[in-house]
Amino acid sequence: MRNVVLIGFMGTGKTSTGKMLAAKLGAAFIDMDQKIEEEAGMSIPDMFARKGEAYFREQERALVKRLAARRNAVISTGGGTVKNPDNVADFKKSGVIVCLSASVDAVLARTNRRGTRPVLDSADQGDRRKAVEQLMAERRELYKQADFTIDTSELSPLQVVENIVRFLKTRGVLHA
Ligand SMILES: Nc1ncnc2c1ncn2[C@@H]1O[C@H](COP(=O)(O)OP(=O)(O)O)[C@@H](O)[C@H]1O
Ligand SMILES: O=C(O)C1=C[C@@H](OP(=O)(O)O)[C@@H](O)[C@H](O)C1
Ligand SMILES: [Mg+2]
Repeated sequence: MRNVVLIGFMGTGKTSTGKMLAAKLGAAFIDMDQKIEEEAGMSIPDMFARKGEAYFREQERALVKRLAARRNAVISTGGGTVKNPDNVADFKKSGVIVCLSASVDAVLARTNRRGTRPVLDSADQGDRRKAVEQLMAERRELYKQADFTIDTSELSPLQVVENIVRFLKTRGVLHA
């Protein structure tokens, strides 16, 4: 199987849905943030605080290169992985890209725990909704590079997985 790469804004469900999808497909599951944390022995918020965002983006880039060389994996990216066009190009070559989207309200509800998403925390100058709206607008075009997009706002993670499986079958990534 070609890789199935989940992209999308923070809180759209890439990590949780990716894990369920991999289990359903019997494929390997890789969450890029978890992998970077494991390899660095440091959480993502700590990495941002101690080494800076540029350092994190370098780790992300290096990991994409390694992941694009393999197959049979469901890969959950971080919300900003698509900011580097080389990452998108590498993932396009190695698999199919599925974007998870969600409304601002859904993202706010799902990312209300401070201290876990440094990009959102630093954009948030007291108005978290505005921070989400602005970041989403900045990234909208990047997420459009996906082969398929699912609005997850009103769907359960299981329904999202079912939608992805249906799409993979129509594309011949999975046999019906
Ligand atoms: N479809 C969904 N409906 C409701 N809650 C969801 C859905 N998908 C994910 N969540 C919840 O939203 C939060 C963020 O999900 P996560 O998988 O970490 O998103 P991401 O990796 O895209 O940032 C988690 O608490 C998760 O349980
Ligand atoms: O959008 C971003 O720039 C980021 C999203 C995070 O992943 P999730 O989208 O899984 O929260 C994580 O990679 C890091 O905090 C940066
Ligand atoms: Mg995640």
